[in-house]
Amino acid sequence: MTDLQISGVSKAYGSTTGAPRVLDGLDLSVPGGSFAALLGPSGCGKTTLLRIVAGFLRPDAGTVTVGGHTLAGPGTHVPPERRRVGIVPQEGALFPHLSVARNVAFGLFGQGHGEGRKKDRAGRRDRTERMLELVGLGGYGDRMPHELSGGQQQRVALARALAPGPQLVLLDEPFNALDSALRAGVRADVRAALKATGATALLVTHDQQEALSTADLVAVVRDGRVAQCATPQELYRHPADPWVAGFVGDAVLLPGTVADGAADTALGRLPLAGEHAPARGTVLLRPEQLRLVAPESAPAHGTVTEVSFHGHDAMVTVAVDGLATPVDVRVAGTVTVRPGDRTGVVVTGAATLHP
Ligand SMILES: Nc1ncnc2c1ncn2[C@@H]1O[C@H](COP(=O)(O)OP(=O)(O)OP(=O)(O)O)[C@@H](O)[C@H]1O
Repeated sequence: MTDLQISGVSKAYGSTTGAPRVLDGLDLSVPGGSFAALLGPSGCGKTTLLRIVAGFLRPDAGTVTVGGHTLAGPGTHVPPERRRVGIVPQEGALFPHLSVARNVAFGLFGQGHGEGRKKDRAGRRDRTERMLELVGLGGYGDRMPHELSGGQQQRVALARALAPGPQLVLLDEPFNALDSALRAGVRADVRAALKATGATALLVTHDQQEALSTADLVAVVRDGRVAQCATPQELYRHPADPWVAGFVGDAVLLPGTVADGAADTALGRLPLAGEHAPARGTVLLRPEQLRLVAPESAPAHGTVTEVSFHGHDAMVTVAVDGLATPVDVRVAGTVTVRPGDRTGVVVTGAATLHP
């Protein structure tokens, strides 16, 4: 298992001094065999970092090491073809004039120097078929790419990236072109295939649901640095700051005053995760921590201003008495309240406090 270490990586495009830094001393550590996601808004530098790790770009400063070997750093630049890094690009990555099997075998040409040509060919055929089976496409080798669905094409692209046995696989928004019904299934297949090989993986995405549901570790990138790197659960429950909280999910933010390990807020006195000295701060809750109850049985009351129905659940916006900003409450899809209704609001679980 091969870990990936990125330390102090900076990059500015253009030769003029003072060009803005797209990456600004970025650090990231991905343990061997784990699946990490780089999550951030458009233009925050995710693809730039991926291209530096792949070797297509040189960083201005910092180092990239894989399995303890420096691939990029002061005076060192291992060329892309010698990095043992597989790449799964965005849609349209397959050679349209080659069969599925020849697409997958493409990465294997030039391997196995010194062996007989026939043995090479047999070995390549076996390896290609094994990779296609791994991604659930055994027997599809003779098809042409245009005879496959979008999801199948992306799985072939993964098989091609995995065929040479890379130590690290980089996935650049590989699910973008797939419709949402197909995405979840393809994501799960790709994750399972990667786990079966033991390769370390780094996925670039701007889709928070994709990152949270697919990765073991999510690194949120902001202004050229990692704002927080944590497991999906830790990131969602204990975001480092309100920006990260809002980027990885819906957030309810309220002013609060801390005393004796709890915060006094317009929604009542709320227990806090972690220890906090007396202070004023911003209290964070997730909409599913709020519940609508009969007004007489709640510490906080308000008026429903909006109901937005999503099928499996619904989001109810409530203007709470004494609170300047309305709060969102996630309820079951069988929602019965309507705009204008008076309601009580209660909170379950602990809140997170930000200074
Ligand atoms: N070759 C280039 N020359 C100059 N500027 C570039 C170049 N490539 C990217 N940039 C700029 O660098 C910044 C980061 O781009 P990058 O593609 O790394 O972001 P990203 O996070 O991957 O965005 P997206 O999610 O939209 O793909 C952007 O402001 C972009 O305009």
